[in-house]
Amino acid sequence: MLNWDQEISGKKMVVTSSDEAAPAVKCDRATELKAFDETKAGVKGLVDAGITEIPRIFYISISDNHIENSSVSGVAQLSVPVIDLGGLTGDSFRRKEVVDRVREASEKQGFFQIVKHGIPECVMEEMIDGVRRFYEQETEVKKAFYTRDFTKPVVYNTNNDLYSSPSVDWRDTLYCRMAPNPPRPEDLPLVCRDILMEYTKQVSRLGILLFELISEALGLNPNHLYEIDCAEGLNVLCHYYPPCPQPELTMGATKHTDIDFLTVLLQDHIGGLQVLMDNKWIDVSHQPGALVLISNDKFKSVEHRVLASRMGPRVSIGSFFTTGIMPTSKLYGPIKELLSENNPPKYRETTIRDYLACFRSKCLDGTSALDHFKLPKTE
Ligand SMILES: O=C(O)CCC(=O)C(=O)O
Ligand SMILES: [Fe+2]
Repeated sequence: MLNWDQEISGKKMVVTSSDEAAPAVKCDRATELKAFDETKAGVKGLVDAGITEIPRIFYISISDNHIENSSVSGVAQLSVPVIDLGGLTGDSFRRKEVVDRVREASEKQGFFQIVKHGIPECVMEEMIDGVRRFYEQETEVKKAFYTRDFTKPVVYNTNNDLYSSPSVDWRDTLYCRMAPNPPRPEDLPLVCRDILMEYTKQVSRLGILLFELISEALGLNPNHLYEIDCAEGLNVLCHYYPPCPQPELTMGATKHTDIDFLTVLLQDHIGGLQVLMDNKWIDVSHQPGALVLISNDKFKSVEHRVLASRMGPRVSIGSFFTTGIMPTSKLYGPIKELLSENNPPKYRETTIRDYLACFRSKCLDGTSALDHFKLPKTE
């Protein structure tokens, strides 16, 4: 294995001569990526090794996220909506009020935070602590989970698109496929096993409630999205963003839209998550809850990103409701009940598998996979 300090941190370069006056210095990127992967220690391993300059594989390109930093955040009237889900049962007036707010936020921003959602504070805190415990245990123990084989129910690695994306994100992730076929408890990391199972139970219940509210907000029967199996699959992604010595050169997570039916995001207090609203990056303060939904452009799938920071580590847990790579042939597309002569379908139908395959092959630069499913406009 290569020694990281000698070979990776910017020193192992291939110098190519050129006709121009200055020789072009080209980094042997493929070698660097492989060596980084083979450490099986992720971004946290670099920080533990005490690096003060980040390797070049993490540099974002000029055309990427940071150019948009000129328009960053803080604009009061563009803050992310916060919806209180308290008092919903048995009060139809209150429920309508909440459904209206969900509709408005999903149409305008494609993103909202939720409070009084029923997941106890202590469960959320323990979940964040459990994830931190996973990353902060001995590298040798973590290595047992390190793989890029996503047929496994539990996968730990860094940057699932490491070899194909233009720049590496400053983040490591533990992926747990919790539904519909949950892993055996002994397959989950011991240090966070119990809380992962408890959090999964709670977030699944919340997901079902959110699908009900979203169905109602779309003018559908409350069980509609549940009945077409939107809540069937659940992937819990536990992210760890170590403190970064040069945060201006890289990203915690490059801008993207999520590719599932709905994401519920739990983040700690560190900050860094931003959503794109009216062409401005808006900070999402520390509160749980984030939403993405495909609905023929009625509801938005918002672009978001995470900045790298000198502070940290930052921990976040994304619960992705999706059937993912499951071999199901079920087709998803614009909801038929919402279509009419005046609202014809804008997208063609697809299986979630094909949608993901398209995303992986074409959209690693942050562009939307949805664009590849657009139907030609009919006049
Ligand atoms: O860590 C975060 O706050 C966001 C994570 C995210 O966007 C994702 O997992 O898709
Ligand atoms: Fe995301």
